Amino acid sequence: MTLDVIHFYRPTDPWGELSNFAPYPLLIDAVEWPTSEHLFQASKFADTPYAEEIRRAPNPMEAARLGRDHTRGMRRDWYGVRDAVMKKALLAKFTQHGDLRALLLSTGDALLVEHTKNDRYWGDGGDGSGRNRLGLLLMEVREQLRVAAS
Ligand SMILES: Nc1nc(O)c(N)c(N[C@@H]2O[C@H](COP(=O)(O)O)[C@@H](O)[C@H]2O)n1
Repeated sequence: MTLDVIHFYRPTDPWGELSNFAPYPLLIDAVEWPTSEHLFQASKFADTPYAEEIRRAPNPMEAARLGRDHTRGMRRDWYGVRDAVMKKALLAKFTQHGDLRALLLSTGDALLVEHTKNDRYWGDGGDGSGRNRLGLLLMEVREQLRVAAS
């Protein structure tokens, strides 16, 4: 038996909807976030004016640039909570958009991989040596959606 593998990275490429940079807004506690990337990056600076600045960033790339400025007083427990924050953002994204939920479920049991040499934690590092945490969390969300639909 072969395992299907789905690579994704750029929002405009096939399966790009799986990227946090894909343009799907989220509503959290009556506040709108333009993309899951905006929400994820702002969560590093939760409840600060800088988080709001990130929420208002004109695009996800700019949100990521702002969020990666570690001179801005990122929350101290960030590396302990970032996976949980990412999972929450993904759950919001894939439950608030029915078309995305269907897309994720349509991947079946395929291995989902954020394929990029730019990221060895969330992605596969380009050569499979990365941890692919984003792909693994997407598969967890897929399983939760599957159970909820059954
Ligand atoms: N488009 C893009 N460019 C990069 O350089 C990246 N590392 C990623 N990966 C995404 O970046 C987010 C996490 O960023 P942090 O490095 O933790 O601030 C996350 O959405 C990854 O999927 N994407």
